[in-house]
Amino acid sequence: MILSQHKNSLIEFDELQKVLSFEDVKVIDFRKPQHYQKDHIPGALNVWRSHIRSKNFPYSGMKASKEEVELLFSDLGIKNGDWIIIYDDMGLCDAARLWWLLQLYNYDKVQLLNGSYSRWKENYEATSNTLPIHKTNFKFEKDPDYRMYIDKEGVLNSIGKKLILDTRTTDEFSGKRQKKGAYKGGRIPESIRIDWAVAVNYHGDRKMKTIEELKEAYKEVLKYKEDTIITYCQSGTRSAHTTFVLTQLLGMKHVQNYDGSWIEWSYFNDLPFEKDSITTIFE
Ligand SMILES: O=S(=O)([O-])[S-]
Repeated sequence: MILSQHKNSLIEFDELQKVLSFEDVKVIDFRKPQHYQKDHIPGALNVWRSHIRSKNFPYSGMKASKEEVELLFSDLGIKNGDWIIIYDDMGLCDAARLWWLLQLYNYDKVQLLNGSYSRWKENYEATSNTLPIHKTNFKFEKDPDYRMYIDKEGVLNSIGKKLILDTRTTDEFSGKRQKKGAYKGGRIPESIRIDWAVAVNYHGDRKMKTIEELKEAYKEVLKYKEDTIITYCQSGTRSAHTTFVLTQLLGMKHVQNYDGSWIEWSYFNDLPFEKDSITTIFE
């Protein structure tokens, strides 16, 4: 596999083009099924948020179990040892959630495609055809590695002791905006905020910014480079993106993404929270 300038966690369009037809390369289109059906990168398989969410909680957004992901991959015909390349059209925000999940299940043959699907389509082939799928019996072979994971008890014990990084918008952070799925507006006490999208040329090609730009954007966080820091958002997707950026591109070793994030936190009335805004906008 050819490696990109951003190290091996990202792959560039031209690199993907060269390996697209390789038997052991599985490309995953992480967009809504209706968008995938319209067109996608040739040979790509479709996975969407709902496919990697647990149904065992009264609130939404929790990660799927190892067994659920094994079943999903088996149904998609993915074999253990396949090289997985994930793309989306959201600056890799959605794709990063699957990347993060695969880190927990200790599957390291995974890369994100650097750039948006829209930009791919302008320059490379896209198709609405799908290839026949031959189901497999996919199993993760290594023991799970939960270094990039934290649950609500872990977050509660970390307030005031570790840096907690909220990756949502200003209005979500202040509690003014309550997104669908959350039970109230607000934030985890003593958290700081850096919007996940600062890492991406969001209004351009949606590629990751350069390492120098990333260092500048995350300079407050990089002061804690040797410490464990926690990321969260609404349901652990935008914060999975920030976890990717901090660990894979900026070399931080101890970053934990809060799986349940604000949806789970806001569900429990006994968990502390902060809110600045009196007005609430529901969305
Ligand atoms: O819903 S999200 O904040 O995880 S993108």
